[in-house]
Amino acid sequence: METGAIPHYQAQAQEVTLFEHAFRRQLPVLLKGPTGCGKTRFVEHMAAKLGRPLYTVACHDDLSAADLVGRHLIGDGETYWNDGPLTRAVREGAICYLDEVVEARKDTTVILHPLSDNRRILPIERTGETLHAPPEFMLVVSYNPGYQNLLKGMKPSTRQRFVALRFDYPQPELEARIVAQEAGVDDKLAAQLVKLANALRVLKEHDLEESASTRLLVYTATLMQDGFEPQAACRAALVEPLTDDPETVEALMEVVQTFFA
Ligand SMILES: Nc1ncnc2c1ncn2[C@@H]1O[C@H](COP(=O)(O)OP(=O)(O)OP(=O)(O)O)[C@@H](O)[C@H]1O
Repeated sequence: METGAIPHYQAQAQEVTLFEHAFRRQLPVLLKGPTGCGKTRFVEHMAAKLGRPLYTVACHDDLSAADLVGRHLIGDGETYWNDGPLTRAVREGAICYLDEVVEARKDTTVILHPLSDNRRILPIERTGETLHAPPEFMLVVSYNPGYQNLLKGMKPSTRQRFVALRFDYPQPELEARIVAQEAGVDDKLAAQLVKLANALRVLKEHDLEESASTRLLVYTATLMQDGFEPQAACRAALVEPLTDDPETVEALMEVVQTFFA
């Protein structure tokens, strides 16, 4: 759970207003977009702005309904019930953010459906309890519609329960502002890094699974701010994280050299 100051977030379009309306109207929200484009930061910003606690769950292929709802545990020779993050969020009227929801096991759908349509209920089978979500509870899920998720996808019956917002890497000017602010570098350097990222993003189709994210640009700028030579910073924070193939690394470094000689 995170509370406190409002984390910095630069809006790309109408997402802040849309999210606020969804919250007030008790509609769940789905965020789609590539890795490191600002989805998590956006949710953290919105939770703080709306004054709600935030429970974030990074979904993985072993994550089950019980991991979200809760389970009986044994302690001091007795069994006791322990709420999972989703149940806690419903009880407290918090925002629950399920990151990469398509990774989770299929049994999670059964609990997400009645919670994300107008019933807004969370049946806890193991205890026989049925929780009615208070108006302040909000379910937010995200996934990366990259090609590795095409097969897994999201069932239409799940998808059609959400207001959906599409994210992408921000427009160059905005992305430069984000990099400058997040890493504390000057505007000129930030703009040059964004140009480089966009040159690398064009190459994405070749053999890269994902392109250079805003997150990696912030990392690269941070290393430069700490005094690393531009090429060393780009290699460590922008190129090596993209691929394990040494030849591709060198090909990408050639692009880097045209921007940072
Ligand atoms: N619009 C933005 N405003 C401020 N910072 C941003 C923005 N977009 C990206 N960032 C920066 O990029 C970093 C990565 O963003 P974030 O963690 O939100 O990505 P994500 O889309 O949730 O990625 P993943 O899907 O991999 O979890 C943030 O920590 C922040 O530094």
